[in-house]
Amino acid sequence: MAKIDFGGVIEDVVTREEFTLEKAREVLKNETIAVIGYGVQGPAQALNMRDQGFNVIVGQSPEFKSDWDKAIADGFVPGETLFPVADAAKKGTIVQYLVSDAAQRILWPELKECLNEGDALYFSHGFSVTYKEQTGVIPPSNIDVILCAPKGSGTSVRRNFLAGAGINSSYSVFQDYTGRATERVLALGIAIGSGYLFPTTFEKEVYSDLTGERGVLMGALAGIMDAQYKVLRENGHSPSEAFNETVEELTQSLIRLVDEKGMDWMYANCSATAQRGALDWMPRFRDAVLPVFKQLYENVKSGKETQRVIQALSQPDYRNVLEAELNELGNSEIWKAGQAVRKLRPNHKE
Ligand SMILES: NC(=O)C1=CN([C@@H]2O[C@H](COP(=O)(O)OP(=O)(O)OC[C@H]3O[C@@H](n4cnc5c(N)ncnc54)[C@H](O)[C@@H]3O)[C@@H](O)[C@H]2O)C=CC1
Ligand SMILES: CC(=O)[C@](C)(O)C(=O)O
Ligand SMILES: [Mg+2]
Ligand SMILES: [Mg+2]
Repeated sequence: MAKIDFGGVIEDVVTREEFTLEKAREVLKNETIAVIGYGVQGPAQALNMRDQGFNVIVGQSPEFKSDWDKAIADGFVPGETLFPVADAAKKGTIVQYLVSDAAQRILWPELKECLNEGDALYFSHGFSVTYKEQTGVIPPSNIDVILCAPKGSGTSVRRNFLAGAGINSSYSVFQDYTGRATERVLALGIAIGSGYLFPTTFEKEVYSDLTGERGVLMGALAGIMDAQYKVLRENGHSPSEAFNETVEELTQSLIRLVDEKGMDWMYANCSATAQRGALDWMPRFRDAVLPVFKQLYENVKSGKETQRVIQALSQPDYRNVLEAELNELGNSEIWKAGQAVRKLRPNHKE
């Protein structure tokens, strides 16, 4: 493993140079990889693996018609490479469990009967295994249990792959029955198109992932945008002005500079006026939200967050509830204003 210095802390990382695609093909040459669930991660991982010459089949409940049809549109053939969940899981020597986390709990009694000695059960999230008291997902002892979690949306897993780039993933071995669990998970990580792979545990993966998506990546991001937009609007600024100063300038300019060379680089490319103010206000924002992040991590660790997910997602009308909530967000003034702002971009495609 390569030793890499992350800001003064040395960590192990597996790179594509070290664990090559050829090696991955060799490790997985006799495996049938059954991707169970054709939602967001399922298609991305299945297609990347298929494109790279791995033996992939898909397992999907036909009742989820749009996902079943999507698999067919992507070239999977019913009865040949596309099957109902149990049939695919029985055929697979590696079973990638990529239905939603809540569905993993529901399908588990059926799925576990399909696992044969020496199979590998693969997750892209530490959820089901870590919170086993809530999910009941306790794998049998005669299989490998592994994790490879791309650190991005399945949409980016596929797009980055097609663009010739990768997305980084974390990986872990929870149970090594065959003695091949590590090489299997690394080979799968490369097969799904990861740029590099860094080791974690199931528990660390799920704690950090749930914190990240509820925090900076999604929840906090939308929350602080909303707060700033509201204050600008209350002070008489127009929707376009408020949106531009809250979202558009970030996504079109400043976050790209952060992506390119870091926060100091973005600051360095802004005015001296902006730099002074941002440096002064940064600790105030940090200190204001620190208790919220601490509470968030506590809730994740104690199982409150996963309990909430399982409870909410098991309601029969949950899809409608979610759709209504997303519609409300999309139809709020800030994101309506965003739609109009995006239309003005010269390369507008929406
Ligand atoms: N969405 C993403 O980009 C990411 C997802 N993950 C993880 O990957 C795994 C899969 O997540 P997603 O792709 O988001 O899943 P998803 O929420 O899109 O669900 C996948 C598919 O599972 C099937 N399904 C759902 N409920 C079912 C049920 N009761 N019976 C039978 N089939 C059912 C549906 O066809 C659904 O489209 C999860 O563990 C998730 O945490 C990890 C990183 C990112
Ligand atoms: C895209 C990702 O990694 C998330 C945000 O954690 C998720 O979709 O669960
Ligand atoms: Mg994630
Ligand atoms: Mg997540």
